[in-house]
Amino acid sequence: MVYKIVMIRHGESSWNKENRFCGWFDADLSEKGVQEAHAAGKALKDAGYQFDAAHTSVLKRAQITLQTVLGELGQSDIPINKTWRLNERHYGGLTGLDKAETAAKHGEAQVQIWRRSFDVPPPPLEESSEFYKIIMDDPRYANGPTKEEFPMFESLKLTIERTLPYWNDVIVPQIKEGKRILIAAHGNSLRGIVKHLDNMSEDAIMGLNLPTGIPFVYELDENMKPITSMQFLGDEETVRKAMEAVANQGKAK
Ligand SMILES: O=C(O)[C@@H](CO)OP(=O)(O)O
Repeated sequence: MVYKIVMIRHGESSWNKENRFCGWFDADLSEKGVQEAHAAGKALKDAGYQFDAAHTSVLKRAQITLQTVLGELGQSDIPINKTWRLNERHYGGLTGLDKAETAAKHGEAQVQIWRRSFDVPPPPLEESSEFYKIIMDDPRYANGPTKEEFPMFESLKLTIERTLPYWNDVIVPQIKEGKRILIAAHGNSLRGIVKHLDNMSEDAIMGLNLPTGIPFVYELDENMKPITSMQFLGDEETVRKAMEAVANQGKAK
């Protein structure tokens, strides 16, 4: 039995466009991001994809991407589950900062560590930050995470630790039931799932930058081991350039 699952990082957000660390801040899609989501939906439609259920984060850039894709597929009515466990990694005290300015101030190497190292977290979100209350008091978190689980920062390792239980306990059983699943989430929550599926080393995952708004497909065997990994629905050159653009966001201008 071969199972197929499709994942997509949200289209470009307004804060991707402004090159700001976003994390749990609820940025909108930019105009380009909306276009990317439509194009992703069309590409999935042209390739004949249909889904039985979808999973997304509690952040609107992922949800709007998902709704746009499903709209293109004529499948707006399928069950959608929203969970904080698929949120972007929490960028702590970096939330809201300009990535290039941060690189100019702390050095590109430090920014690369904060953005892509496996287990070095960013500094914590301080109570004095203008984003502290916006995130902490957001009613969408009333049902979770618990007070103890609520992060003040997350490394990729910590992100994986809260994303994988959802993958294992909710998504995998649905895949095994034969449901065709679409996940619309974020650069780093999806990097966590990819690292797990492909059993990537901590070094290898550092080099992976997921492009915005380009769906990718995994084919999995009955043990959830990849038969084919990360097949993008886009031409190679476009995907390569989009990945490179994400990597370059951490460079000083
Ligand atoms: O700002 C963020 O939340 C993420 C994704 O947009 O950025 P990065 O690629 O730097 O991890």
